[in-house]
Amino acid sequence: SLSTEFYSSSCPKLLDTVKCTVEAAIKKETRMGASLLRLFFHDCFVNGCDGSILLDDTSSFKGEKNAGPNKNSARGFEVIDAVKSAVEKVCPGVVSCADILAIAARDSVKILGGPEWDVKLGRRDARTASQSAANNGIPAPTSTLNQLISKFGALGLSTKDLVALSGGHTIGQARCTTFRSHIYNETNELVTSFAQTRQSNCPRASGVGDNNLAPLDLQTPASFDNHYFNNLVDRKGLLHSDQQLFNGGSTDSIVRGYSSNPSSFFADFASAMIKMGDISPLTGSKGEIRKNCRSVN
Ligand code: HEM
Ligand SMILES: [Ca+2]
Ligand SMILES: [Ca+2]
Repeated sequence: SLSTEFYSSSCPKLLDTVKCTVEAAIKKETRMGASLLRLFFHDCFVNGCDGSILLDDTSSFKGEKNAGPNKNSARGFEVIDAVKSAVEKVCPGVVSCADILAIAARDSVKILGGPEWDVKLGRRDARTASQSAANNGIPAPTSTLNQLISKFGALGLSTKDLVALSGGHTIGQARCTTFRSHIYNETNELVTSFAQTRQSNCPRASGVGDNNLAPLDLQTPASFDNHYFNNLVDRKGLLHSDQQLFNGGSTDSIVRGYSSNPSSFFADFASAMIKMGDISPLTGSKGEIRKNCRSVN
């Protein structure tokens, strides 16, 4: 099983090396912290946290990068490459890409002001990836609350984990195409002024402005805080799936709790990230330690 000490003798400089490269990337572009956090989520939800999302397509298999939830959307692969080369310089052939992603996600949250946790390590890298598993496993922004609960439940994550982890939307951006129908057709769930603000940069007609960006947290998209939950209580959730967490259902009370008590959100987010990081890792002699995160050895 995974352990926080996994590389302490085989690569004592690992954590400092990763942090240094992630810090530089976030300094260059704040949004990168959000993108790295999301990459880890999209890895863990497809055959576990095994670095599968990092593999480029080849002639013999279709990887996950072009699955619906990732295409024109998942970003940060160059940063993971940069971290991997820095790590290979200090301890060649020792550290998996899956673990690098877990550390990069943890560091991103911390650098942007969120909670800290000791990251468990010892994952190995998959030798394959699955486009169809990515399409089926990663929840869509059109999901209902029940669909979200069951997608998380299928991976051993509770309803509370679902709400806490959705708090990842306290940072980062979404494209118009992912929230258009919510801001035009579900205005009954939203405060009018918010729907209007978002409509102003996301035209109603599909195909127009599809890639225009809006912040997932309208207040502090570059800080990891609990404002995402305040927004939901104020009926200013950007995605349909966000507002589903506070729309008269069973999760309203959890959202209210996190909106009034930031430290309970931080504590629950940290434990849910550790739980998500534990989803079916490859350990022992399974998988491999990739030399290049984009391809199998
Ligand atoms: C609950 C189900 C979830 C759904 C339906 C969902 C959906 C989405 C969508 C549609 C986007 C915008 C993508 C784009 O327009 O390109 C997004 C962005 C993002 N998601 Fe989620 N997400 C969910 C859960 C999570 C979780 C669990 C995390 C992390 C713990 C997370 C972290 C992020 C981050 C940080 C961004 C912004 C990325 C960036 O700016 O590059 N999401 N999500
Ligand atoms: Ca995976
Ligand atoms: Ca925020």
